[in-house]
Amino acid sequence: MKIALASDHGGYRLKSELNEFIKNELKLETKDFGTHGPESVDYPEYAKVAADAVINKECDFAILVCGTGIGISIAANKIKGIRAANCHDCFSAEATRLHNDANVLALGERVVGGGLAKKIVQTFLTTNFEGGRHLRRVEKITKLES
Ligand SMILES: O=C(CO)[C@H](O)[C@H](O)COP(=O)(O)O
Repeated sequence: MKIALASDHGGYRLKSELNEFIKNELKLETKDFGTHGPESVDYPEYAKVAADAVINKECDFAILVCGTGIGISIAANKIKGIRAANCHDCFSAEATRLHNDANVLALGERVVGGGLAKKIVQTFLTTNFEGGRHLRRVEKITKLES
C-alpha cells in the first residue's frame, strides 16, 4: 500500500511526523508531495497533487494536513472520485472507512497532537470498507459528481 502525503505550512510539521510513522511503524510506502517548510503556501495546490495521485492510482490513500484539516479537505473533495474526511478522533476515522469508503484523511496540526494523529492515521489505514448498504450510499455520492 502506498500513501500520499501533503500539507500547507500550517501542517507540514505534523505531516513530516506522520510520514516517518507510516514508513517506520506501519511499514508502508509513502510519497510526500510537500510542502517542506514553514513558508506560507496555499493548501488547495497541495490537496490537488496528493488527491490526483489517489485518482490516478499512484497511491492508495492520501493523508492531508493543514492548520485545521478543514480547508484542505474541502479542496480535496472538489476532485472527482475523492471522499475526504476531516477526522480528529479514532471513532470517526474508523467510521469513515467502514461507511464512506473515504480515500483521503485530513488532519489539523493546530487541532490534534502527534500521538492522537498517529492513532487516527493507523485506524484509518487499517479499516476496510464494509460495503452492503454503505456501497449503495457511496454510489449515490458518486452520482452527485456528474
Ligand atoms: O487551516 C487551514 C485551512 O483550513 C490553513 O492551514 C490556515 O488557514 C492557514 O492560515 P495562515 O495563513 O494564517 O497560517
